[in-house]
Amino acid sequence: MPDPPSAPTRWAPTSSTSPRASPRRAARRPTRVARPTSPTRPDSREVPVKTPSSPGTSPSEHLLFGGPLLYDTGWSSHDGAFTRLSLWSMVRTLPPLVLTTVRLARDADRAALRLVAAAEIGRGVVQAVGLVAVNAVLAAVLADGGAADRLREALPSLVLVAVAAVLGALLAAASTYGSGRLEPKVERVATERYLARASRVELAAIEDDQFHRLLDTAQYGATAARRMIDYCTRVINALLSLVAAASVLTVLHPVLLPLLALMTVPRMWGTLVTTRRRYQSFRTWVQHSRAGRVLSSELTATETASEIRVHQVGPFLLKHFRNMSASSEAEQTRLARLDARTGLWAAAWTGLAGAATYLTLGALAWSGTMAMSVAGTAVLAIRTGSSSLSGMVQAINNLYDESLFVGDLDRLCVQAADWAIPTGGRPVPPRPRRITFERVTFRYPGTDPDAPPALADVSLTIPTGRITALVGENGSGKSTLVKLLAGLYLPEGGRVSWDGVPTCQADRHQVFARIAMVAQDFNRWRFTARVNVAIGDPNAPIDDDRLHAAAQQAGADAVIKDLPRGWDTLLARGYQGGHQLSGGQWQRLGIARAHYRGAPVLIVDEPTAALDAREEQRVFDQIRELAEGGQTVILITHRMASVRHADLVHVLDRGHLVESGTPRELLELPEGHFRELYEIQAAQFDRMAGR
Ligand SMILES: Nc1ncnc2c1ncn2[C@@H]1O[C@H](COP(=O)(O)OP(=O)(O)OP(=O)(O)O)[C@@H](O)[C@H]1O
Repeated sequence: MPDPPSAPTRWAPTSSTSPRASPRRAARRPTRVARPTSPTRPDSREVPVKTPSSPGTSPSEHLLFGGPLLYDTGWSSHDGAFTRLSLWSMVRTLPPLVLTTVRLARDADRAALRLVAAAEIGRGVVQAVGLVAVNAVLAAVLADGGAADRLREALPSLVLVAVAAVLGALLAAASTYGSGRLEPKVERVATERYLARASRVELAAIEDDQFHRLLDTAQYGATAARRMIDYCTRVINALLSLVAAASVLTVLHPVLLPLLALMTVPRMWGTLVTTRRRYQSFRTWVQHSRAGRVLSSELTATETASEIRVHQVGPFLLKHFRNMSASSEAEQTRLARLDARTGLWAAAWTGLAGAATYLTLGALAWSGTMAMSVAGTAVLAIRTGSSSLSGMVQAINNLYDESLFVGDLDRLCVQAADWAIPTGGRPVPPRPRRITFERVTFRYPGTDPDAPPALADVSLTIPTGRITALVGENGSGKSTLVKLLAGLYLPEGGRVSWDGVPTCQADRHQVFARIAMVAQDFNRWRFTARVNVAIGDPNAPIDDDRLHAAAQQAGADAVIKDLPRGWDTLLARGYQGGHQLSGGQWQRLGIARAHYRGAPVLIVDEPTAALDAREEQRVFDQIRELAEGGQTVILITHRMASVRHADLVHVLDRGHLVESGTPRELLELPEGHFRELYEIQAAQFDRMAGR
């Protein structure tokens, strides 16, 4: 199996909060509750250390990666499955594998499937007929009598051999055409199944480690399905060819079938052992080459370029690259030696079996027990049969390997249906008047049930037509609150309601439709500028007037004007005509996307983090205008200066709502959390100004 592209690595969050004093809920505005105790940090000694385990892992790999560089992804769970496949399990797994492939092919293109099946069956029959005809030709040629008579006798069979050869070639061409037509369709059908299911599941499913691993491995299911068609065709072809050879041999002489087995079994064993060894060699080698690739990509990446030069990291990494290559080369040499030895053994066994077979055939022909023509045909049939069997062993191995990924795709489809965001539910008003949180508690799926929740007993209201700011230190729960508000998660306790409709009962697709989001890490689509903005409302036809208005509102019109192809500029590096925007320019485009969506609730997470001071002021003026026009704005920010634009501020601390009020009210709270955060930032400005 080829080394799949590296899947995104997942970060496993560690819980770091300590049990806190029991919180008081915000009852009146402005309110404040006791400050929680400071969180504890995980002890660095708790970090698991990888121990050296893999043969050939160089000291450089131990130093740089803490051991062999093994993937920790869903698909890597199939590593080595191939090596566990015995001869018997191979026979047992064949029928279900063929059935799975046929099912995939039937869903994609029934006509092409019928064509391939008919062509392959036809090839088997033609092969059997060909062998019988060859036997008849040999019998006629080796019979007593004059040369002209024997040739005349052999002529009809010769014609039959020629017709069988032509028919065989035509059928092979038909099968190639059919499977060539089938393969891309199977891949497309499987990819669509994967993408459609994956994009409809709850966010909680994406966060679920088990499901995420399945999602990760099932992505290879589509290409595996495509390859299964090819391998399955090869298996069926080899099987039919073997059946044809075996049937003809049985009819010719009863002793020929055991001879076929004698000749083919060592060869089959040899193929299995050598293929397995090659596969294991690949697996051993791949981690070294992977480690080498990581080093070379680090050395040439744009992000690392400055540090590599200034800190002179190049020679350090190159030295380790050389060390790693040396250990990899030594490993390759060792495997090559083993491969050669196994190959020799396999060839010796096959040779011995072949010699025994041909000696037996010769003895039978010599003693007159078997006609010379039958012996000649048997040689031909045995050669065809044994080479078919070798090909079949390899194809079954590959088929089995691919089927594991197709199996994952099937499992994903079943599990994705369970995790799918339900359709239907109570309608949500097109322009909701208020969103309320009533004693909402939420813990991320898969987190320790004894750890403090991400949100604990939070009650608050977000009024429409106002700017509501969410403030708090890192990890205090601001983003979590917004995800619950948006219906991306459902609360564990309490309820989140849109005009009295709880999100757990609401038609959540309607909730999504009411929201436009400019997240801090909003997606930078590798598409044109036009699509990057219009994707805010992906199901409506792209409207240029709307685009221009959205760009103008977000201050993105100047960005678009400066692009080499305007709206049609591709915003992706590394492609012809592709253009790279700065962080601030992207942010304007992100804001334009949210404007284009035109939803009544706008959620903005640090909307001005990458903007210059002038642009920041402009964006806040815009946001104010939007709120005055009736739009609800929810603002997440760490910049206390930005909070002054808000009508209402909710302050979170380690999942608890600790203060609520207008910015002015909160600043007046002595020893308030908000006031403390504000004063820390104000002091920095004072120091800068020398006050
Ligand atoms: N997907 C997740 N799975 C598990 N825990 C999470 C997840 N996302 C956040 N958390 C945890 O939930 C808590 C609240 O995180 P959240 O992202 O809501 O904080 P925040 O206030 O938005 O932080 P920041 O200011 O850094 O963006 C944190 O303890 C965080 O570690």
